Amino acid sequence: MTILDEIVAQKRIEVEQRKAAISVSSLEQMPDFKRQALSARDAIQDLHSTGIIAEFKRKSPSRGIINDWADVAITTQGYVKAGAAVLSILTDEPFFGGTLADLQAARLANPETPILRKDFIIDRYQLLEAKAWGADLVLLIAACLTPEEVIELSLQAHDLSMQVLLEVHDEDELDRSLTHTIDLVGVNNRDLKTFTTSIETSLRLVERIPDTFAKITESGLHDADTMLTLFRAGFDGFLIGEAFMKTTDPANALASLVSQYVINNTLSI
Ligand SMILES: O=P(O)(O)OC[C@@H](O)[C@@H](O)c1c[nH]c2ccccc12
Repeated sequence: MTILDEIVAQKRIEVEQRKAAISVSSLEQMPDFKRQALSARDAIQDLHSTGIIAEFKRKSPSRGIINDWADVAITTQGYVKAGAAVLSILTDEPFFGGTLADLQAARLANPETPILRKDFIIDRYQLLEAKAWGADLVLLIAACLTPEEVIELSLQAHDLSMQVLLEVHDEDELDRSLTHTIDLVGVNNRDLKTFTTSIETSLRLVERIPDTFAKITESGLHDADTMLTLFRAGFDGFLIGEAFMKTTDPANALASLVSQYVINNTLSI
C-alpha cells in the first residue's frame, strides 16, 4: 500500500463523517459560496507574473514537521506582497496538518489573490466545501481518480466557477487523464512511492502537454536556476512549499527567490 493509497482510504472515511456533520445546504449558505472565483490561470499567465504558487504547508509524510509556528494570514499576505501569483493552502489534517479554517483565513487576508484548495479530492462534496470556504481552484490528482471521475469532478468544479489543476506524475497518468475540462496541468516532481524529487519528470512530460493548458511544475523547487530551466522548457508556473515554509521567514524566502529569478532571467535574455 503506497502513502497515497493510505491517504485516500483515510479521506473516504473523513468525507463521510464531514457529510454527516455539515449538510450541503449549510455549505451553500456560507457567504463565499456564491462568490465569483478568481482565475488562477490568468494570474499565472499574466506577462508580469512570477508564476509562483506559494504553498502554506505545516508538515508532510515525506518531511515530517516543516513549520509548526507560522500564522496563515500573516504568511500568505507576506507571500502575496513578495510576488506570489496564487496561494496553495493544504486542507488535509491527518497527513499535512492543514484545515478548512486555514483556507478561510487565507481568503479573508487575500481577497484579490486566487487560492488553491490543496487536498485529496475524491467526492463532489469536497468541491462544495472548497467553494464555501473560499477557494478559487481545486487540485485533482490523476493517481487517485479514474479518467471519468476527473471529467465529472472538473465539470462540477466549473459549475461552481472554480478552475481545476490536474496533477500527474508520469506519461501514463497524463495520457489517460488529460481532458479539455481541466484548466492547468501540474507535473509533480515528487515520486510518492519513494518521496524523491526529480525535475527530469517535469522536463520529460512538458512536451506532451498541449499549449491550451497552463503548465505547472510542482515540488522540490528551491533555486532560481532550476526555475529558469523549467521556464525555458515551457512551464508557466511553479508550485513551491517547503523551500519557503522551512525558513524562519517564508515570505522573505519567496522575495529572495523572486529577485534571484528576475536577475537570472534578465541576464540570460
Ligand atoms: O514543498 P514542495 O516540495 O515545494 O512541494 C509543494 C507541492 O508541490 C507539494 O506539497 C504537493 C504536490 N502535490 C501534492 C498533493 C498533495 C499534497 C501535497 C502536494
